[in-house]
Amino acid sequence: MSQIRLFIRGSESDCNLAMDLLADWMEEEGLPLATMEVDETQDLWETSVYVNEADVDDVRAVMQARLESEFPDSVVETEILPDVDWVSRSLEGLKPVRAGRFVVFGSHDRATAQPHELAIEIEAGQAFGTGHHGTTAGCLEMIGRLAKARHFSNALDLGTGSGVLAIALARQGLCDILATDIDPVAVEVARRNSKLNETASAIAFETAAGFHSAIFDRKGPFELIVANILARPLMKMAPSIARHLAPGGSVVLSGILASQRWKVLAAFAGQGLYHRHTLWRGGWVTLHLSANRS
Ligand SMILES: C[S@@+](CC[C@H](N)C(=O)[O-])C[C@H]1O[C@@H](n2cnc3c(N)ncnc32)[C@H](O)[C@@H]1O
Repeated sequence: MSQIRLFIRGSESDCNLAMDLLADWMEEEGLPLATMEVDETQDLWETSVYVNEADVDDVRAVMQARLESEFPDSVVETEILPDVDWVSRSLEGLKPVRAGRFVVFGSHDRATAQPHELAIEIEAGQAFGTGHHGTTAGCLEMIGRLAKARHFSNALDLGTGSGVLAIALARQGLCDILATDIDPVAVEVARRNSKLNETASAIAFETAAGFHSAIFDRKGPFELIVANILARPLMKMAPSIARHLAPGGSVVLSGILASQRWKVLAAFAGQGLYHRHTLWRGGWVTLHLSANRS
């Protein structure tokens, strides 16, 4: 069956707003959603949803309805994608990514890391997190900055995907890390990547939706919590994140569009967690929060 790309075109801010309007529904349906720049000189961007042929009409109708209030004249366009093995193809095409001291690469680029860099090899397979997305790169950079400033004795990577952030924490010397994901396939991929990077002894893995597992109380409270999920679920989980944070601990959040930054900061300020620093990458923000104001 062919894969279809449904997309709308607009400026960067239009496309970020479209992502915001579509994100929660697409996440519930498990449909990949992406925004990308088409022409820098004209500020032309596209927000795309990838869908199977059989679901095109239903998904197009939902997209149109969700976008109508802000973009009454927008047309959802269609592209039929050629039948290729997208996982292998996308991994082949990926270049190593550098974020702070980290370099993330696939097996075809093993020789790429410089002696001063912290190397992470990722075979993403079906899980999110090759380092190429602005949210992952933002988290990697923020982890590097925080680890330089203080020692963390334990950490939680909530929504671990490929395991890239948990492995980065282990590369920074942490040896008591809990990595969880709602998706059991992601947990399996993350576990494999952790073995590949020889960090398995430092990371415990668990399949869990949010904080619904006894393991969080057993392993916590955490001096550092990293969560690269979307803005809406993060805001819902703000009380649980605050409850599982050790006194004086730090929280790194991403998966947040620049336009959602204030809403997320407000939700976490309500739990006594304050903004310390923001990194901006490709329309996304990565936030560092802590219970200390300075
Ligand atoms: C954007 S990916 C981030 C992956 C990786 N941490 C990174 O930074 O590249 C978000 C991950 O969070 C997981 N996720 C989404 N909602 C979750 C929830 N409520 N509890 C735990 N994991 C969740 C998804 O399955 C996905 O693997």
